Amino acid sequence: MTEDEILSEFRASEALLEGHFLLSSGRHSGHYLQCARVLMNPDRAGRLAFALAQKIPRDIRNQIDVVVSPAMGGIIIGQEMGRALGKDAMFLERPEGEFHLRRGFRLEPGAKVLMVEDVVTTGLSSREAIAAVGREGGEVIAEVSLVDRSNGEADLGVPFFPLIDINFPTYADDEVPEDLAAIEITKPGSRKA
Ligand SMILES: O=P(O)(O)OC[C@H]1O[C@H](OP(=O)(O)OP(=O)(O)O)[C@H](O)[C@@H]1O
Ligand SMILES: O=C(O)c1cc(=O)[nH]c(=O)[nH]1
Ligand SMILES: [Mg+2]
Repeated sequence: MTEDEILSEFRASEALLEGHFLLSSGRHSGHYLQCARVLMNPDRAGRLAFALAQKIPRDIRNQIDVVVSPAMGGIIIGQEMGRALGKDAMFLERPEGEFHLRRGFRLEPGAKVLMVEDVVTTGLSSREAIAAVGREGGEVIAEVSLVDRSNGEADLGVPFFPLIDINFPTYADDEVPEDLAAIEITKPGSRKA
């Protein structure tokens, strides 16, 4: 898939939102990529996952035992990546604040894990999810995401292969421009404040 084809999937699904958003990291942005809208169409989700699987170098792809993704945003694309790679997919949750496996999901000791996210902004959620896999006995050997909006700056500590880079500015609390501050704030994600 070309970059234009990927972007047109985002536009067609009305996933590129404008407003004033409080991101998972606590930073503010005038733009939000609502990947749930991209993934609500199963054919589109499958196409994007197949394209994302092609981004992983073959030597890494061949080592993957299982796919793990952080809820909520990672669940659907994680499941589709499992299908594209012919591997099981499970997800991490954080109802008490720290990611862990629930629902009877467990990793074989030393299992080689592909971490799958929808969006990487600062990389904080990814690093937390990667640490959680270590506590669960697995080893994350690479991460993929639909979107990297970190300007290529997120350091996840493992090789990272995003499907597309879409960079929008983000601001700390004390940096928010006046015109953005004037817009009512919404927090689309599920991380607890
Ligand atoms: O790279 P970061 O700065 O951590 O931001 C990206 C994270 O933020 C979103 O999740 P969020 O915590 O909003 O919850 P959600 O997955 O339930 O939407 C997104 O799904 C990523 O997990
Ligand atoms: O950083 C985030 O929380 C974030 C940004 C974005 O564009 N989309 C998303 O789902 N989360
Ligand atoms: Mg998330």
